[in-house]
Amino acid sequence: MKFAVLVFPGSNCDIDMYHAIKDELGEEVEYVWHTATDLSDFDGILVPGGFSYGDYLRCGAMANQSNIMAEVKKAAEAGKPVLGVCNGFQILTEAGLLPGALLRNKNLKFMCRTVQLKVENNNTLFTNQYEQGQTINIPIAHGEGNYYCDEETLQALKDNNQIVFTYSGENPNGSLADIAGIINERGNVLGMMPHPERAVDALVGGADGLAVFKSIVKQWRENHVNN
Ligand SMILES: NC(=O)CC[C@H](N)C(=O)O
Repeated sequence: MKFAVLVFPGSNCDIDMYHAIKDELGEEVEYVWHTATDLSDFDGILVPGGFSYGDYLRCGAMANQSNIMAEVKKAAEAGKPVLGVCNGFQILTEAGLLPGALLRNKNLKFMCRTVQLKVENNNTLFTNQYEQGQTINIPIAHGEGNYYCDEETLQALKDNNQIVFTYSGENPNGSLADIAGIINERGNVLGMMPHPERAVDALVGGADGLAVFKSIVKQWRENHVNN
């Protein structure tokens, strides 16, 4: 399976994402600069965290104007897996690929620590390697992680099982319904504020994030038995 890791000016989790795929899973992966205009060669798209364009205007707002985003939309429409983490999640909401928005954390502070998440839906291509209801430890590092959407959207997210991860115990940023990660209705675009790519090796504090990447590859292999 071949992954693209998008890189914007100010991305800072692209290397961790690349490491997770290349060194932990042994799959193919390439960095793709934001000016690129073709993602057709890739099977999965990873939109990493960071401070694209210095978070000016709103986190992710300017990255969404990049050339590459038209290609990300095409990939999503083609049913390819698209994962946005942290700034990547913010970019995917700006692009309209996921509903809602990420507001400033309720305490108005940048928060950087490991939190507990609950796997609310393990029946997705991003979470099939977790148990339903499993509690996992994943780092957060954000200033605008406070998920918000209108009531109608929240109801739709609940009705369609689109809430994939919630904060368990403590809600660090004020997110509506403790939401930490959501998926689109079709099930191929996931956005999450916590960083699974920073939790792929017990040597650096835990490997609970690895299953996100393993899930994507497992599902893809099942759908492409000859690859
Ligand atoms: N680690 C990140 O991706 C941070 C995202 C964004 N810059 C924020 O502070 O909310």
